[in-house]
Amino acid sequence: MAGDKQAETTSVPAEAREKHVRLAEQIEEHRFRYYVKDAPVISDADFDRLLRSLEALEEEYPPLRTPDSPTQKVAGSYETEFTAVEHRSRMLSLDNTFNDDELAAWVERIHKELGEQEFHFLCELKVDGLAVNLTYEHGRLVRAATRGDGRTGEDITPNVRTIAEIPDRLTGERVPDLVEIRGEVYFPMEKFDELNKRLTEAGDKPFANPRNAAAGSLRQKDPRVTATRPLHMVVHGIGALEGYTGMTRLSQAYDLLKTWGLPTSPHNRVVDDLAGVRAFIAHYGEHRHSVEHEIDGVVVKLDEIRLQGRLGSTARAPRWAIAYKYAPEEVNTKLIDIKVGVGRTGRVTPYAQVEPVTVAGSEVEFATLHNQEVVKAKGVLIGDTVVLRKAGDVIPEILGPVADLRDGSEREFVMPAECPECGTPLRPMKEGDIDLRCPNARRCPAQLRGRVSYLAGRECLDIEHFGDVAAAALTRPLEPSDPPLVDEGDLFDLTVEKLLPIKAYVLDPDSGLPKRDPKTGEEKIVTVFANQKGEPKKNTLALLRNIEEAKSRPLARFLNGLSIRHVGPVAARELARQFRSVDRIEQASEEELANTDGVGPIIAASLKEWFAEEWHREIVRKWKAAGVPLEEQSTGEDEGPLPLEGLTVVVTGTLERYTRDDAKEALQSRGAKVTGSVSKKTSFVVVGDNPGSKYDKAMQLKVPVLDEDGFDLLLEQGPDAAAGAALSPEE
Ligand SMILES: NC(=O)c1ccc[n+]([C@@H]2O[C@H](COP(=O)([O-])OP(=O)(O)OC[C@H]3O[C@@H](n4cnc5c(N)ncnc54)[C@H](O)[C@@H]3O)[C@@H](O)[C@H]2O)c1
Ligand SMILES: [Zn+2]
Repeated sequence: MAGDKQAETTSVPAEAREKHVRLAEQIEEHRFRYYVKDAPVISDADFDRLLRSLEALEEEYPPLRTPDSPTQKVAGSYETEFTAVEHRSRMLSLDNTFNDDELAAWVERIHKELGEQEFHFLCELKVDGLAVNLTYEHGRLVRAATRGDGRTGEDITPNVRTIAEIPDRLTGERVPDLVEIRGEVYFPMEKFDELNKRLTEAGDKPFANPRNAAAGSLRQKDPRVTATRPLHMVVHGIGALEGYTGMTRLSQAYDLLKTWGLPTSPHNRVVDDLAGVRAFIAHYGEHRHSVEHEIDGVVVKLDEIRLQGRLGSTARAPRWAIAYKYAPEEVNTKLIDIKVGVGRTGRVTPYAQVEPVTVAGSEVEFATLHNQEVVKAKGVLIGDTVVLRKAGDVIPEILGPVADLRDGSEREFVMPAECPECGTPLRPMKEGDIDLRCPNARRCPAQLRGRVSYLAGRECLDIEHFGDVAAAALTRPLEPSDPPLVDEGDLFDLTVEKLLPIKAYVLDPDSGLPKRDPKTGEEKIVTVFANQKGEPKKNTLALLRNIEEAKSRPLARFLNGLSIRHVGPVAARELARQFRSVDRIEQASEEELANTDGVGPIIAASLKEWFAEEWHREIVRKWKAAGVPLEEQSTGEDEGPLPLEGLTVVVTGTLERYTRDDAKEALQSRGAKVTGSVSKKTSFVVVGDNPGSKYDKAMQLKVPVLDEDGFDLLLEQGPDAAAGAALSPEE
């Protein structure tokens, strides 16, 4: 045998052979860290790249593709801490595709193999967790095991019994004599920080990401530890089956498993063709984060079980299924430093500066860390290699450290005692607050800069050509020494004469520090508003015109732009609608404010505090003197009540045409109240895909349920029309 192999591989250049050995060793090493230690040191994307280069090498030199190559095996091993158990039928891995062409090629192959046969695709989500095999004999859970190398796994029965979702006994009818249920155990993202916090506090190593947390939690020697971890499971396959005949479609088998009490996925969908598969992939590519677990792709399977058998499997993966992987959202990078930034409300937030990496299509250099408690909870040290996550449009965050790569040079972050921009000692606003604040609200350059850019920004006065650079230059120029904006009160008194002499550093929006010329290392300084001849730039004149024009923006936008704590766009709109002028808001009693719809006691107190400050009232005076009405402009006479006033609406599930915020906004702007839980008082429940328990509750309480079309009707024609379109509970 060994001789044969040698004879074959001698046709391969030594260089390629060595490369193969090197890559294979690296891959085995990473698999060991990933599957056995639950502590990988590289990202999945980097791992996949390694595996792909090995595959490419074997493509070029087929003799290298021996049965013991990492490309040919189901990866994973088992540790002696657990008893080894044989699976009755093998647990396979999946072949991966990373783009549409590869997917289409797979579909093409299936068509070729199956000829004229009719078939369907079952689309599932690829749950990011670890695979387990549950063996039920006569309906009783007798064993649970990890995948291991696909033939032999680790016995983790006592640990799995702690997972509430996994039934000890199957219920329902026609329970088979024996069945192996395959599924994925996962750890919910939203509980992840909490776990790392606990581990760090106990002096234990934090996990790098939720997948590792799931694997590590399940593979505990002491099942009592597993019991403290919020693990969940989703079923995604069937292994050995005895004493049951008549399963023809996998999708139907899942329906059956559900009746037996097993946690099947609500997201599965059967489609006819490649177009259907593409639509499923596109849909979840967009709604990746409205699913209850992390996903790293989609799994497409042949739904007809008989045809699955016809296509068969390789040693590593079935031919009747394929994984389509989404772009990775996690990368590993170095945490260079933790700095603090000061926001427009004075809140001081630590943020991470990392070695720049590309993730989800953009280069990331900074990640938020929220507050000093979060830094501690995540268990990250400055100098760590960390897992950085960028989920869709959400700002990047750090998940956890790769603790195995520490060399002792890492250091803990210490929250500064003073504001990095104005030197004022930091303190919590109120006793018990976690957040520290810079109390120098009026003059702290960071706060002023933040407030001014927010005020000029899209959500408030929407002044074009007034971005961060202008805000920084106007509030803290290098020259002249008196800034044109001492605070936002001066906004409408800006003139071309005041703008022309301004010179400023170009500031980094994240750190607030001056950017440096990469060549000279000098801080970059610009004349912001004048050209080389000392005349106003074109944008400067446009800016002044835009500021003038902004005076007539609706009152709500001004209220939002004042950066009053807790007064965001929604509260601002309510205040504008019900009080109609800044003066009336100032004059209202705290009680009156607190009793206003959409306002409440916290906002009321915050408003009172704000108006108590002399320089705040001065802002209002100055704006009025400059000709800003600060009153609702429309007469309000023939407005009447809003069309949805008095209604309480709950929105649940994923809508196609509205984000959650859009739906909320559309309802609130028409006067409806939007709440989070369904009760008898709820007027309507709007449901999208995967509505979950709120839908059941609505049905139970016989609250009218609207689908997306019904929702459109509600917005366009009002509650009576919508009631006619409601889905009735009997359906
Ligand atoms: N970072 C590292 O060092 C490292 C090392 C080894 C492996 N990995 C990662 O582990 C993964 C490779 O693991 P793999 O070989 O198990 O392959 P895989 O994860 O790509 O696919 C197979 C597995 O997908 C799971 N799965 C999830 N949802 C499923 C569904 N609906 N239907 C069927 N199966 C479903 C099953 O557990 C199955 O075993 C890759 O993502 C790889 O990057 C990372
Ligand atoms: Zn400050």
